[in-house]
Amino acid sequence: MKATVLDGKSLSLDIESSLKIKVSNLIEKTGITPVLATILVGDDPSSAIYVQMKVNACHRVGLGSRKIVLPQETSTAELLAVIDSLNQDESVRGILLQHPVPPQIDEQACFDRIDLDKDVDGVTCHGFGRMSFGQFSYGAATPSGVMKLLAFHEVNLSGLNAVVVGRSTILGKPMAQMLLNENATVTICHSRTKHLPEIISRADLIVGAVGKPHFIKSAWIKDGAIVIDAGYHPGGIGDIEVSTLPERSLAYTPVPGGVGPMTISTLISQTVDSAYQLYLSGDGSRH
Ligand SMILES: Nc1nc2c(c(=O)[nH]1)N[C@@H](CN(C=O)c1ccc(C(=O)N[C@@H](CCC(=O)O)C(=O)O)cc1)CN2
Repeated sequence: MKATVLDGKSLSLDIESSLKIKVSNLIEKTGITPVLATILVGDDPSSAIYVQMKVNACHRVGLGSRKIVLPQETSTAELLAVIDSLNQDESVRGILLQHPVPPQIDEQACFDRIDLDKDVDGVTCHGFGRMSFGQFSYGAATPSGVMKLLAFHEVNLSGLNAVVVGRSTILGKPMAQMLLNENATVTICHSRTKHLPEIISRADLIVGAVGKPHFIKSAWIKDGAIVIDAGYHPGGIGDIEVSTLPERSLAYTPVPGGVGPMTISTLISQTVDSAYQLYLSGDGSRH
């Protein structure tokens, strides 16, 4: 069996092409360039790269960006004040607070301060709750990107035995909930899970969202499974050992070029949606 490569890079390029047209139409109608505000706290080099990738993507589709960089010793109160001012700024249609923030900051309190209509990265408890209840919200960027990739490849998730390894609030938990919303039978595995290889061996679809390089071994995965690797580590390594998966899985995401680009294009796409929402509500037009 030759697996389908779930190519997030090429799908993202297609998504960006259509976003470019949408953004230019919106700017023509409103005279306003919608802005994604990015907040980077501290000096983590990988985070700085990811934020710059988001800023670059804004520019590729014609969105504005406002890059805010705060020092490592920033307090929760200081960060909350920055978010408050971005919430009040009408030209800002999306707010991205890069994870992780330094340990003295209450990250979830800061995420939750983001107005729901600007939560284009899908990090608020409110947004997560709405998504879980089947109501509209912008989904967490990485799992939403995975869902788009699966939908593009017409993967029917109903009844599939899906195993998500990892339970972070921006990745594992929303991923599991989104799969459940599509009627998959979902198991979440984590650091206390017993018999991990055995659970994974029964998965029709496996998502690596654990944040440890090659933690999930290829030999644990059954032939014909769909394999989604949401990990990204130096040297182009994911959470899942690739080994023979290209020959014996049904489909798999490459690293790089799979889930990562979908994360970025989903964030940008949700920012464009937020800008259109404001325009359609009648508050964002000069006409
Ligand atoms: N607030 C958030 N913080 C973080 C998120 C997030 O979705 N929201 N996700 C990760 C990191 N991340 C985005 O922030 C991210 C990581 C990697 C990639 C990516 O496209 N990687 C490439 C390879 C890298 C390269 O080309 O240099 C790939 O996989 O092809 C995108 C986004 C943590 N924090």
